[in-house]
Amino acid sequence: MAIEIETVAVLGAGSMGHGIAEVAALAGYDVAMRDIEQDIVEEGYGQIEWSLNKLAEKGQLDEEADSVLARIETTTELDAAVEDADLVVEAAPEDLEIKRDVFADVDAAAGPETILATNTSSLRVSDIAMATDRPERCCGLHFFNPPVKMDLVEVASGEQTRDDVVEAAIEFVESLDKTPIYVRKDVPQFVVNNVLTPYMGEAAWMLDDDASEISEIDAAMTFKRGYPMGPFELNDFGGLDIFAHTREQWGDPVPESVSRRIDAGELGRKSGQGFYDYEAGSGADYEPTEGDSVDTLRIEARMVNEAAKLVGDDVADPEDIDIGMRLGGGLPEGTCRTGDKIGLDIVVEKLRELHGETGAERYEPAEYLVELVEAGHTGEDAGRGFYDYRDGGPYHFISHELTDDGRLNVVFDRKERLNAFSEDMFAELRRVLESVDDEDVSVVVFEGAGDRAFSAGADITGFTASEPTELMHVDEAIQAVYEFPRPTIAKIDGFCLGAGLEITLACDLRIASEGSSLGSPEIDLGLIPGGGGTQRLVRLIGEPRTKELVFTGDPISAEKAAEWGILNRVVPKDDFEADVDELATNIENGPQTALEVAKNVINEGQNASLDTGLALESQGFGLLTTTDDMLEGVAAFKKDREPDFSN
Ligand SMILES: C/C=C/C(=O)SCCNC(=O)CCNC(=O)[C@H](O)C(C)(C)COP(=O)(O)OP(=O)(O)OC[C@H]1O[C@@H](n2cnc3c(N)ncnc32)[C@H](O)[C@@H]1OP(=O)(O)O
Repeated sequence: MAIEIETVAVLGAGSMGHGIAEVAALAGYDVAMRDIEQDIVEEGYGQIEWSLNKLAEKGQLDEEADSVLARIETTTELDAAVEDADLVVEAAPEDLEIKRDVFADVDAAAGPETILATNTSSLRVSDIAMATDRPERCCGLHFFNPPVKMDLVEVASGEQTRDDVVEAAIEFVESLDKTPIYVRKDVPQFVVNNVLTPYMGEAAWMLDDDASEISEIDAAMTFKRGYPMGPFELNDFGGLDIFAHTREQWGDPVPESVSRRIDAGELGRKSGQGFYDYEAGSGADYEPTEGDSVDTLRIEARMVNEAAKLVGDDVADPEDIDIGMRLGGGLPEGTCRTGDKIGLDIVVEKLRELHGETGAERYEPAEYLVELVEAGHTGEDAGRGFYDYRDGGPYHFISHELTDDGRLNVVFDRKERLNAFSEDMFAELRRVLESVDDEDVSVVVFEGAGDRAFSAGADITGFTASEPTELMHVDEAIQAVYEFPRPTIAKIDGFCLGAGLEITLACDLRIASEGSSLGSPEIDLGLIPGGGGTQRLVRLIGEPRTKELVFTGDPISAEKAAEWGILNRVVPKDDFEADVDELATNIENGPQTALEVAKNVINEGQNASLDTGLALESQGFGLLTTTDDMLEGVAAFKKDREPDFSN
């Protein structure tokens, strides 16, 4: 029988502990939050209250903040916290002895069925679980900071963790509306931190070697390679002492550029000085052009190597690693995918070159990486790498499903960036539309994952890293939407901006939920719409309104967009799903040939003179009078029944 989790205890009311308690209470669990001192507990509870009020202000709470708070009980008594808990999540300080003590105490106080999870980010689950008599009921549940905002949780098995415990932990994470990735084997630092450590580490080794300057490396990694923060900026953010402590704990050398700063008390942001000066100086400050001469491959080769070790050692799948790096590390794409794009042969060559020069263990290519290269699986260009591209490759950012009724549901799923479109995502959109047999499709519904955005546009962080010609491909994907022969519906819930708006303009019908906003903010980036926005808007709503939207970049409410004629209608949130479903069902049940001809004649006619448009229409009309659908429509009319166009 599956393990049921209904009550949760969180041990620790610090930033991770109170955050985990908050997300569990938000998901409806009764939560006991415990810390050793009353004032720490109160401070944590106050933080939860503050955070819930913020969520309420932004309209992101489905209930009153007070009802969520009412599900959280606070205590300093361990026994009281855990005695009725189905799951205990330990969020004590990152110290093996402390965590082992906590686990031993919980083991004695909790019921025999209770699952014990550790929120460690750098220790082995088994080393903590061994302090209990129930290592098979212990696992890792690694939330990211802050839990209320970060979507990822790493679910990690210890050496003895039972499968049903892992399943229950994964289900629990999903019930929090978070994304779990499964770390099958008990490795310190799990997936994300393992792959992210060389990002900061290798940058520091480069500094030690005088290969490049701090700001040059940070500029290259952010502006050329699209990472959200430069490696030194990130190290300053997390704390140099934390970075060094984790490395020393596992016997890994610490770059001199890091240890020297720690010795001088320069620990990063928290001490006011790290790689950058946050007190007298302006903090992490670098310009796009600074990074032109940096060897970014050196850093990425090491990250890809770490990812390959995890895959080769069967710790995690490339898919899970890539989801982890996106959601937990904030990377624009997963590291396995990056490796496949760079070319794994190039990665191995780089690692061998560095290993030859330094003899350092960290550059030894992972066995799995060498095996892939020797098998000729060198990445996307070769058709296989971490992923198999022979049938087009996996979808990372777009999911799609074709129902038996012929409804193609296409979901833009990059919630961590409000479904903003990267180059890969545009390519996936095109691939979905080109790969389905349009004969099997009656209607397409496009929507964004989550309830915050249809799409916030093209991924701005990719702009400085892309060639102008690559950015021009945006239009090809949007044109594929426009040219898809079957009726298309844009289901807009939340932000619909830039390329997001342009995709909807390429659709036939647009329905938005109340509270959604639409706009073309490109002008604020020194750009203009590049996916048909100016041209489709001007044809749809005329010159003055188009110019207002494009010149100001200011978004407009869904209500105003409907009034201006951009939307078919705006629907209250509660009726939104049903309304779109009704429209899609109506089209699904319609005469497919007539719908196709209607779409074609309307679209083509708009770009032609009235005479040509009328000719197109009359040709279409004539053609349709020969179809079975017309016979069925007329027969149904005569018999006063609903037509059935399903044959
Ligand atoms: C040819 C086509 C060209 C284009 O489409 S150009 C792009 C046009 N679009 C825009 O300019 C919109 C940019 N986004 C925004 O202005 C804001 O977002 C919003 C007003 C939509 C929402 O603001 P808030 O509610 O405060 O959310 P948040 O923290 O800004 O966004 C959540 C995460 O999503 C990332 N993100 C949002 N839009 C984009 C984007 N277009 N490109 C890349 N990332 C984006 C953010 O950075 C952040 O990420 P983190 O949590 O890591 O800080």
